[in-house]
Amino acid sequence: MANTTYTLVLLRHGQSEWNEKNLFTGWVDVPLTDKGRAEAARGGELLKDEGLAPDVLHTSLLKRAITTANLALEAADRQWIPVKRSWRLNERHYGALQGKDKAEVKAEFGEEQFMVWRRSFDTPPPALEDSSEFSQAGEERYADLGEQAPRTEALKNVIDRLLPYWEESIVPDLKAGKTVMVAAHGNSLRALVKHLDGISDEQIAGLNIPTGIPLVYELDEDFTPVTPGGRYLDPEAAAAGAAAVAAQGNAR
Ligand SMILES: O=C(O)[C@@H](CO)OP(=O)(O)O
Repeated sequence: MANTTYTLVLLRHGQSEWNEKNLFTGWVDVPLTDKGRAEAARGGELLKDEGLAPDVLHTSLLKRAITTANLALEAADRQWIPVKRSWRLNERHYGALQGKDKAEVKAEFGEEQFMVWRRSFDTPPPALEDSSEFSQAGEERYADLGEQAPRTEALKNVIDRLLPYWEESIVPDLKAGKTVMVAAHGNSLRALVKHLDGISDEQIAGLNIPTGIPLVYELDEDFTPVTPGGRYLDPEAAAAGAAAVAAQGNAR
């Protein structure tokens, strides 16, 4: 593409055990299902078929993103590339909703409150108690964060903690001419896409990211997407996957 200066590949992890069970997950470190592992490998095949070879990988600290990246890079024969990991790419901390069934929360609190908690820009769910079995407070991997570690987040908070990492770690790799792969999560990638595409606080509510399908952004020298919204390597599967995410919480 004529104006392309930088190439960025975004990959949401494949289906996790709690995606399958329809539970709010956030910072709980759940593994992939077999389906999720297959999605991840296929994501790598799609990259390979497209001739896209990541030079550097950025992931969250959560195993569903880490494993997805490993499987995708294995399929793309790029396992050797350097890796950087940061809590700033973690999923949104889902507060007191972590571990709860989405359909049950919707039934108990109603559709409107459910959607505010899931997709409003700046209203977080209630904070998660440190004593909860689903709390990450005190975990070794977040030791550097100390008391700054979140107990709940809205999308706005995710953007605030993600953008410094984007500017300080990812942008320099892009400027160095590297094809950058970011393996992360539904809401941390929504935060990044909102920033890249300049999506409004209202419009972002309707945007969902499917599991396991590479989303490629060609960016110009100002980091503006050459194609707004980027390009999924399997657009049909991506549309179906995004619709399935939007429908989570509906009776099955
Ligand atoms: O539970 C979560 O952590 C996220 C992603 O799976 O869910 P949602 O799409 O409802 O924000």
